[in-house]
Amino acid sequence: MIKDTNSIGIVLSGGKSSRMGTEKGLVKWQGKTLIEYSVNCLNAVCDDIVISSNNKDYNYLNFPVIKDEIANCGPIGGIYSCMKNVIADYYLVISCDVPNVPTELFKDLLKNIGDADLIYAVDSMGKKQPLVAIYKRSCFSTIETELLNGNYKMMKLLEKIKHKEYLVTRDLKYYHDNILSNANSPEDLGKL
Ligand SMILES: Nc1nc2c(ncn2[C@@H]2O[C@H](COP(=O)(O)OP(=O)(O)OP(=O)(O)O)[C@@H](O)[C@H]2O)c(=O)[nH]1
Repeated sequence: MIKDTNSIGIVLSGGKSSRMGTEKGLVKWQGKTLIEYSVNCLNAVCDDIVISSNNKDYNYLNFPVIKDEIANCGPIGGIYSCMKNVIADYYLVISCDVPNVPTELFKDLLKNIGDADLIYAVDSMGKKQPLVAIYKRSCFSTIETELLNGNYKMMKLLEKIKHKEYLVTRDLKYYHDNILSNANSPEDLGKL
């Protein structure tokens, strides 16, 4: 168990990177590894950061690397394992492949979460982005129950949590066409 904090950043990097063909978070883009953009995005808005991964190569970042406690259940398994190992009120979650997400977006998520247990970004096409999101401690037991029952589908799980959506529109002063775009493959990197 890591020390108690009010807010913890979870940088998800425990996927298979099959489309990228090499460990996605460690791919260089514009001078930095992809995961460094995600770490930098959260660093200014949370008390501490953990990396959710089974890969020791992330130790170079000097943040705790937390392994998945239940294998093969996707990003929600990573979120669960970090919530289990670190007690905090707020968990700011970002995947390792969205280098254009600005810190301001997380500030807005924090401002808008209110009495919901979860707030996540929704892109201008209406696509839900539960990996650019804030989860409160209060949804841990729901996540745990669902995972222990073998329900790993992120979108289904969202329905069970009292949530809010935050629409990322052109009106936001920090808007960028690729603000929420993720890089799954080498081709995607060229489009960011
Ligand atoms: N901790 C953890 N993170 C995961 C897991 N699966 C995916 N992620 C992370 O969740 C985010 C979105 O996942 P995907 O885009 O599907 O990444 P991926 O599984 O590595 O990629 P593909 O193998 O190409 O599907 C990325 O930051 C992944 O590293 C998992 O099982 N555990």
